[in-house]
Amino acid sequence: MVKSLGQITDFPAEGQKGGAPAPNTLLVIGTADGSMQSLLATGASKEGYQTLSFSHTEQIDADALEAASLLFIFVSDIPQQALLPQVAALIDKARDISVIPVVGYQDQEKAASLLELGCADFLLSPFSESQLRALLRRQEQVRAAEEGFVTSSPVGRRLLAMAQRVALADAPILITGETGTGKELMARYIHRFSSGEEAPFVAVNCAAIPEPMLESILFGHERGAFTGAVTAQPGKFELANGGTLLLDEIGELPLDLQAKLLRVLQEQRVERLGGHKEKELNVRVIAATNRDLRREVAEGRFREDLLFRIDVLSLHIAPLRDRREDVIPLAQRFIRQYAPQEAGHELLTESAKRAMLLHEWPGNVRELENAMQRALVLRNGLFIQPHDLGLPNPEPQAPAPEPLQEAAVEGKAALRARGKWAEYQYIIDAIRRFNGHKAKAAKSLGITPRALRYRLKAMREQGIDLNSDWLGESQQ
Ligand SMILES: Nc1ncnc2c1ncn2[C@@H]1O[C@H](COP(=O)(O)OP(=O)(O)OP(=O)(O)O)[C@@H](O)[C@H]1O
Repeated sequence: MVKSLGQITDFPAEGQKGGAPAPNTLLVIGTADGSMQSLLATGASKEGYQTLSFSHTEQIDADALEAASLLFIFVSDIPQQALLPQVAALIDKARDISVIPVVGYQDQEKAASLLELGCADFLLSPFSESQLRALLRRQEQVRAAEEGFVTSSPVGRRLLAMAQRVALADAPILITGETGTGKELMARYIHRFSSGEEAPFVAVNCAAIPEPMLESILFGHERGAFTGAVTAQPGKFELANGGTLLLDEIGELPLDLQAKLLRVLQEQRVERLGGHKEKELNVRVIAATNRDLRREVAEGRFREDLLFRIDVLSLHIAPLRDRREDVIPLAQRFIRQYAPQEAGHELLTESAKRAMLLHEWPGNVRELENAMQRALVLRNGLFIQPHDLGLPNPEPQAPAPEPLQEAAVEGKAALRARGKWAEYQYIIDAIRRFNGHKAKAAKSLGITPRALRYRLKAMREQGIDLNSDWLGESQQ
């Protein structure tokens, strides 16, 4: 609970006085001295924000939460031991809003823990108007770039935070990850974040271009450089000048071109085939691969010096099976994309969600996107059922009931051995087996009823609906 409550104050932005909160609304919670409040309101208004101030969290109404994109909380009012839980609860309440704690110099060491909780950034108090405005602009950029990249898993959030950092550095980036994990999308995200929407983004898939053409496509050619070169053509490097060049599947580049690419990267100049003039380049190069380039080097297929050159900053995108919290948000995003007319309806049935959470997704996000497109076409009626998804084993069957004692021994080992999501399914199966009787289910799983309650809470937080009829969750 925030101490020393102040009055609710309102600082409408210029040109946005009165009425419902405007989209660029900044919520401010907690007390600060008058000069700090007006500095905040003035700085924010110059960046186009309307500021709404509340003395404590409970006063924020749903309309304000709906409209706001940023929330500042002055943490100096919060007792030390309550700080992290209180901010965590706030982040949970303000799900789609970036929460930014305003931290006093004496609390600086708290900043790292606050960021770890999921705060988008922090502001050290006292701050200047230009520091505030720089932070607001940074957040604006983050939001614009994030629009395309859906993630709600901790590993995904960490990846995005890392991507924002590497985007601001001026060095080549290597993105690794299995096929369909979103490497190209991530490259676009970094591009938008570092160079902006206006600058060129050029992607070359090194595996898709026939080898004899690769050199001229990358570096360009002058007229007459080779038979068939009837006109001069700029290469992808030149086309990407001032922006970003994505070299997708860089592991497929032949060795001789790897040498030439290395030279271009080192010298930041390119010369077209058959040309005599070098052109200065200002290109951010992002390389992407689903191969293990270190192994490629060991096996003589990739130049070590080129690997060192491109692997200055690297980002690894985890496979979807290792960030299952992203599955449902991604699915919902594809539904919005492919069936915008039905936005607002929850089309996914609980059993479809379960099937999706249990699937391994070897083709990652691309496979999920295809499954959603297919389901939207094949569904009967409004809702998407497991069999619409075209997954190999859409609705795993619950195992037959087992005697309690044996099940308990096996249950504990099984809980450890299976991954988290398989564990959830195992728990659901157990509760079903005992018709919703949780004490019996816990016993069969070899855990205490309290531990089971704790796990069920975690499952609810992951979006698993445990109250529906299929679970028969009524008795204790
Ligand atoms: N986090 C995400 N949010 C929204 N869409 C995503 C996300 N990740 C991937 N996608 C979508 O999934 C599809 C595959 O992504 P992308 O082409 O970026 O993967 P990739 O890793 O480059 O694949 P490949 O290795 O096969 O080239 C695209 O349609 C992309 O928009």
